[in-house]
Amino acid sequence: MTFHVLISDPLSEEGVYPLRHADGINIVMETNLSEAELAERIDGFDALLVRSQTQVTRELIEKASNLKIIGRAGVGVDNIDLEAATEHGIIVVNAPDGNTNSAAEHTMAMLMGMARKIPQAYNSLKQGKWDRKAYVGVELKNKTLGVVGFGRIGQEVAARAKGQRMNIIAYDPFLTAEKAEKLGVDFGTVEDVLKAADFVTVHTPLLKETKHLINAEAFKVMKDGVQIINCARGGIIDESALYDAVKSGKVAGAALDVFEQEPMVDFRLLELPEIIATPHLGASTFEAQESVAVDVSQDVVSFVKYGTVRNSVNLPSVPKELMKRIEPYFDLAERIGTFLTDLTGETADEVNVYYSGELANLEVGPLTRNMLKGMLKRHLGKHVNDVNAMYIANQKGIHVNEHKSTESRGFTNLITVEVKTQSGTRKASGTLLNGQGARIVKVDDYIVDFLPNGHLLFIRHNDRPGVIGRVGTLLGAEDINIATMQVGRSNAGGDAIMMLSIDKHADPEDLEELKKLEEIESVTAIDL
Ligand SMILES: NC(=O)C1=CN([C@@H]2O[C@H](COP(=O)(O)OP(=O)(O)OC[C@H]3O[C@@H](n4cnc5c(N)ncnc54)[C@H](O)[C@@H]3O)[C@@H](O)[C@H]2O)C=CC1
Ligand SMILES: O=C(O)C(=O)COP(=O)(O)O
Repeated sequence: MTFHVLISDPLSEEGVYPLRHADGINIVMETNLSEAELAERIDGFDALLVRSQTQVTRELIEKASNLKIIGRAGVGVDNIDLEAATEHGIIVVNAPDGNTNSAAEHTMAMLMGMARKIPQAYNSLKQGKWDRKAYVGVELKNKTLGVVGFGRIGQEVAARAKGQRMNIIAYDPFLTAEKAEKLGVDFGTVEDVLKAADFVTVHTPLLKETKHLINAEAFKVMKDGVQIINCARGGIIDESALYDAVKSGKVAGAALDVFEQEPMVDFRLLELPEIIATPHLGASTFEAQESVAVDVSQDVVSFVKYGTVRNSVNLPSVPKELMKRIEPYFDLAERIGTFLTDLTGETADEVNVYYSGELANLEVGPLTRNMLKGMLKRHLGKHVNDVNAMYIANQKGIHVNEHKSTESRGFTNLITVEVKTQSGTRKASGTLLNGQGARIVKVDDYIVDFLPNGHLLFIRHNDRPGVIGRVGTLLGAEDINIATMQVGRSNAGGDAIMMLSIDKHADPEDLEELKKLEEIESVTAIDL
């Protein structure tokens, strides 16, 4: 089957080489579509590759019934509705470090251009004026650069600014005293940074928390004559507060690569001679563009071939080594989930997943997601996958807890899932038997041993002589052949279970007579 990829923003041709050369992938590059045209086009595509321009909205995602993966050839994913993508089981990948260097270099270019008024001087010169007095700048040496957001780009900028003999003070929620010391920077709160800085540069993503992080209040805290740079995202700086702060003389200069609205429609900021700007060029180098396009292309190819990706934004990436160890359990976990859903016939309020043995030493989140996928797909169909299983469970108010114990309980590895529903608690345990594949080895408190696949019947009954024969006869009368049968009981003559694997699906009417037997308490058909 062909996997259809739509590229809706300009991507480096060299960068999409891995996609062009993969089997079974069809690429359509249409980079001039309006929002409405893209919404018309999107259905039928399996993947969408974008940069910052395409707005991947909830409305678009809802129209994309085949979409499985969105690739962002760059870092910021604020143009993608991540919640909608996750809800629809669409994996979102980005290229987290392919443009770090270019963005950092662009920030330095803006810092130096601003400090020495290079764009303004060039403009004046172009107009035939030789004006040396109007363009006196300031040195960077011994000045303090305040870096808000000390991730990949913020740190690269700091390293370069140190080369200019600047002092650095940074703020990032993940920056510790130890790390700051190692990197040779001071650190403090946002306020400390804003107070101390002669130049402020922001390098956070655009999030609810960072929207208008630099606002009128923040400008008040800054030194008079401060200069400010935004090569991260439009909206981190409140543009209207910036306009006022420049107008009032509080801010002596600003260098902007990104804007609240892109492409820019309101050019008011650029009427102020203190402000220099570029049209979102931070990542626009040949090197960065090739690198980010290669990264997302490789992830799409890997997704098509192996169902795994490296740089997911909405699904925790699983390291290769870990994947090798837990992947054999994916199917078992999913089957236990489906088994329990059929067995209870109800939605769970709470799910407890117990990992024991060797699994207890590993990151088991991917297994829990597969188990939930199995559990939820009965009612929600195939749109439940690893990406959205946990999200959907949370949305439905199902509390999911993981527990680990290295105690092996007689098995090298054991996954026990316990579901709490309105009518009680049920559980099932499964393992992988060396060389023999998956087995369910316990249902509720009964020891069993059956393959979790095909058509099964789970019967609760009272342990009486002849009941097994009567069950066999009644199923035979419905032309249902029993392939295997397991019986378990609490004590002689007490509660008991039968676990049957049968050769075909049993319809409810096939089981009516069986349910009427005096010894039978319940019969549940399960299809795995
Ligand atoms: N102009 C351009 O063309 C480019 C712009 N960017 C922008 O730069 C941003 C940063 O990129 P990277 O450094 O690669 O990302 P990163 O994820 O490595 O760093 C972002 C840092 O911001 C910090 N942060 C989050 N909330 C914060 C807050 N409230 N206050 C202070 N720090 C906070 C995070 O802890 C993280 O360390 C991207 O999200 C993107 O929007 C990235 C590449 C090119
Ligand atoms: O990577 C990022 O976050 C960027 O802002 C780069 O944007 P672009 O791909 O050049 O539209």
